[in-house]
Amino acid sequence: MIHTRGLTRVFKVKKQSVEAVRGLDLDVEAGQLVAFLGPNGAGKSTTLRMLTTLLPPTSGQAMVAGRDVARDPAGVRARIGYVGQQNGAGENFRVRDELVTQGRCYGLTVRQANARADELLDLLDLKPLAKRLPGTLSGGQRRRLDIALGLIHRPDLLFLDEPSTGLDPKSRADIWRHILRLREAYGTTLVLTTHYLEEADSMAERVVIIDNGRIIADGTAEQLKNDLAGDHISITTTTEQDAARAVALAGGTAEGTTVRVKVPNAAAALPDHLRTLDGSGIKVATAETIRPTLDDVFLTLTGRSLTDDDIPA
Ligand SMILES: Nc1ncnc2c1ncn2[C@@H]1O[C@H](COP(=O)(O)OP(=O)(O)OP(=O)(O)O)[C@@H](O)[C@H]1O
Repeated sequence: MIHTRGLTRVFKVKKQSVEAVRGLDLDVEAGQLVAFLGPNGAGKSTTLRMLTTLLPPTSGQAMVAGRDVARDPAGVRARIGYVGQQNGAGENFRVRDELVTQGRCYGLTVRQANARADELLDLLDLKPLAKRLPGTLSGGQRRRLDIALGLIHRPDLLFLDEPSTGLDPKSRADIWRHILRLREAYGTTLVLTTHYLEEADSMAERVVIIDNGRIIADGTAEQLKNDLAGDHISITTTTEQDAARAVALAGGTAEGTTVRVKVPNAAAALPDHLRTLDGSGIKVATAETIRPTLDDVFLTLTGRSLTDDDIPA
C-alpha cells in the first residue's frame, strides 16, 4: 500500500538547510494499522505530508495506493483520505450537508453521497449531531467529523495526523474506539502519527519510531520492547551492603538498597534470581518485575526520553 525508497525532504530556512526527513525506506502492507511515533520535530508530519502529496519530496520515491506521489498526485489523492491537524470542515454547512457536499466534490452522485453520509454518521456516532454547524461541536465530536470527511470517498488508506492530540482522555479513548471500529467495518489501512506513547503501545499493530528524520525502530510494540529495552527485575534489600553483594552475585546496578537487573523475561527469571540471592544469605525485602515502555526503547536507542523537550531543528 505504501512503498518509499530514500524519501527525503529538506527545508531551506534563511540560507540554512533543515533535513526534516532523511532517506526514508518504508513498506506498509494493506490492512495494517501503523503509528509513527517520535518526539516533536522528528519528521512525522513532513513524512505524512509527502505521502499525501501535500508536500513534494526533495528526493527519493514514494508509491502510495499504487500511484507515484510525484508523477500522479491526483491519482494518490483519489485513493487516500487525510485527516490533518487542522479541522477539515467549513463553517457554513451543517454536519450532514458538509459530508454530502464533500462527497459530491469527490464525484459521488447525489444518491451515493447521501447514502455514504448516512453510513458515516452512523459509524462515527454523529447522527444526533447531523443538523449542527461544525463550529458548535466539541473537540472530540469535531475530530469524529474530520474522520468521517476523510472517509467520504471510501479510501483504502487513511492518514491521520495526531488524531487525538488536544483531546481530554475520555475523548481520546472515544476517537480510538471509532478508529478501530472503522477498521473493522472497512479493513482500511491506517497510518497515523502520535507522540502519545501509551496509544502507540496499546493500539497500533506496528510502531515506526522516527527520530531526527530517520526510522530508528520498526516492529510491534512487544517486539520493540523485548528486543530493544528488555524487562527488569527490581529488588530491595534490607542493607546497602546486601545490595552491593546482590550486584556482585547476579549483576545489575544498585542505588541505595534498590537493585535493578535487566533480563529478557522478568516473570520467568524472578524465582531463580531470588533463590540465588537467598542461597547467599542476601535478605530481599521486596521484589517486582518491570516491563519496559516504548519510552525505554527510545531511551536505549537515542539516550533521550521521548518526553524530553523538542529536539533542535
Ligand atoms: N515548512 C517548514 N519550513 C521549515 N522547516 C520546517 C517546515 N516544516 C517542518 N520543518 C522542520 O522539519 C522538522 C520536522 O518537522 P515535523 O513537523 O515533520 O516534525 P513532527 O515529528 O511532525 O513534529 P510534531 O510532533 O511537533 O508535529 C522540524 O525541525 C521542523 O522545524
